[in-house]
Amino acid sequence: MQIINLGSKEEACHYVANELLKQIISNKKSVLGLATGGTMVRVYEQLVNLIRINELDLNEITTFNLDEYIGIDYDHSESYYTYMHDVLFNHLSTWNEERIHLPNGSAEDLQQETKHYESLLDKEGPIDVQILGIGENGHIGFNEPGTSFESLTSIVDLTESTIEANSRYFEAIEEVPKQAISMGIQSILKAKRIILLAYGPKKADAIRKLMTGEITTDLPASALYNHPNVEIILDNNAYLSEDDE
Ligand SMILES: O=P(O)(O)OC[C@H]1O[C@](O)(CO)[C@@H](O)[C@@H]1O
Repeated sequence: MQIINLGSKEEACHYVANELLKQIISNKKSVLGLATGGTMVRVYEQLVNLIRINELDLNEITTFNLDEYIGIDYDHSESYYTYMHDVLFNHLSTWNEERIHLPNGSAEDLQQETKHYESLLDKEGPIDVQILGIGENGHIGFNEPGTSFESLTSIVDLTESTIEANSRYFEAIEEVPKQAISMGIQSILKAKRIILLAYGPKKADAIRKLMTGEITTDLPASALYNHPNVEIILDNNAYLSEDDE
């Protein structure tokens, strides 16, 4: 695992956007693993600009998103389907909607949907580059502390801390969904390359725990130590050196 502090949020986001760009340029049939959350908004803004400047055709690119809420419709303003279309897909005309995949949190048979999503990942994958944010409690995707490192795509219960963190996007905390479908930790680790991005002081605690090197299900992101090709991209606020404490 490489831990890289790029100083500022802008530089850190640019690094991630540029690595996605390089992947797309190197293989026009790339499979990208995408994430949502506040962290990724600036990455996608930069990626849209880079793709426009390079006039890239995305028609053969496949994408898989990590997760989707259960309990709100796919076109709800705060669904991850809406997020991805608002911040990335709707800004570029050449995406092939058939190659864009998010779990369907409104499926009638949610168990079946988890199996379907995992089998699609196996069929279309492996993911070339998977980008990840990190929850304040160390979650990756919506795999909360305690999740088995063997987990595949499944229905997950969100913790109080995640519901609280995500309530900033909803009118009231009661409206925040309490469950989601998430790619599992094992599903994430199937990717060829993983880039985790964290910036801002709220992520410093999770990053500090990650940097101890202890591999524990209490910190889902520590499962990344079991993968051979992981970069952790940080800004100064998320990377607190011992002198700062
Ligand atoms: O970027 P945020 O909003 O802090 O969220 C952290 C992570 O938690 C999630 O919301 C759950 O998957 C991710 O989308 C995100 O990477």
